Amino acid sequence: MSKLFPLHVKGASVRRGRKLLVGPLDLVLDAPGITMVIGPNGAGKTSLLRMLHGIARLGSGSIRWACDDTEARRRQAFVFQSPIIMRRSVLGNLAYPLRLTGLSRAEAYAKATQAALEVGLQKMLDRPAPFLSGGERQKLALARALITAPDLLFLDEPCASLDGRATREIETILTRAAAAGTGLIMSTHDMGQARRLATDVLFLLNGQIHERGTAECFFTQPTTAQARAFLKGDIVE
Ligand SMILES: Nc1ncnc2c1ncn2[C@@H]1O[C@H](COP(=O)(O)OP(=O)(O)OP(=O)(O)O)[C@@H](O)[C@H]1O
Repeated sequence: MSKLFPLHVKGASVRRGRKLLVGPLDLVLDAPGITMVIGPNGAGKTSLLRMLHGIARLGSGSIRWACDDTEARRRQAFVFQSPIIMRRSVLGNLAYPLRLTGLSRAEAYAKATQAALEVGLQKMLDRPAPFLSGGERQKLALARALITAPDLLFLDEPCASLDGRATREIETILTRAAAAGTGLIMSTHDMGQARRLATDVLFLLNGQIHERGTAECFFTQPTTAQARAFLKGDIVE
C-alpha cells in the first residue's frame, strides 16, 4: 500500500509575477490510477502537475502527502514533454538513479539492462543517449523514471510530437507501470489517448478544476457545458 496517499491540496496556487497560472484550488486524491489532466491550451495543466510535484513554488495554500515531504519526493518522479537526457550512454542514464540509491555499479547496470529490455532499448545500451530519436529518448526517460518503482509518476504530454507507433509503445509502458502499482497523473491534448488510458479525469479551465470524474462518467456523461463542448472539439475558453 502506498504511503503517499491521500494527497490533500488546500487553496494551492502558483503565480508568475502578477499572473495566476493555476488555482487556488482544493483537491483530495486517493489512489490516482491513471488520472488524465485535460483542458484547452493555457488551462494550467503543466502548472498543476508542477505544483503537485513541488517544482513550482506555491503562491498560496498547501500540499500535504500522507508521508513527510522528503519521503514524498523520493516516492515520485516527473517526465517532461522534452525529456531530460544526460550526456552518457543509455545504460549510464538508466543506472544513474539506482547508483544514487546506493546500489553497487554491477547491480545498477544489471537492473538498467533489464529496464532497457522492458522498453525495447536493449540494442542501444552503449549508444550515447543524446543521439537517440525523439521516441527513443522518451522511452529512456520513462524507463529511468520508473526504474526506482515510484508510487507516483507525473507526465507532461509525454507523447507530444511522437508518431503513432512511438505513442503506442509509450502507452504500453504506461499501462504496464500502472498495472504494477505506479499511479500516473498525466496531461495530454490527445483525447484518443485520454480515452484509451484514463481511469480518472481532471478537466481544467482557467487554472481551475472545472470538472472531475471517473473516465467512464466524464467521457460518456460530462456534467458541465464546457466539458461537453471540449469533448465535441468546440473551442472552449
Ligand atoms: N513562466 C511563465 N510566465 C508567465 N506565464 C506563464 C508561465 N508559464 C505559463 N504561463 C501561463 O500560465 C497559464 C497556464 O500555463 P500552462 O502551461 O500551465 O497551461 P497548459 O494547460 O499546460 O497549456 P498547454 O496546453 O498550452 O501546454 C497560461 O496562460 C500560460 O501562458
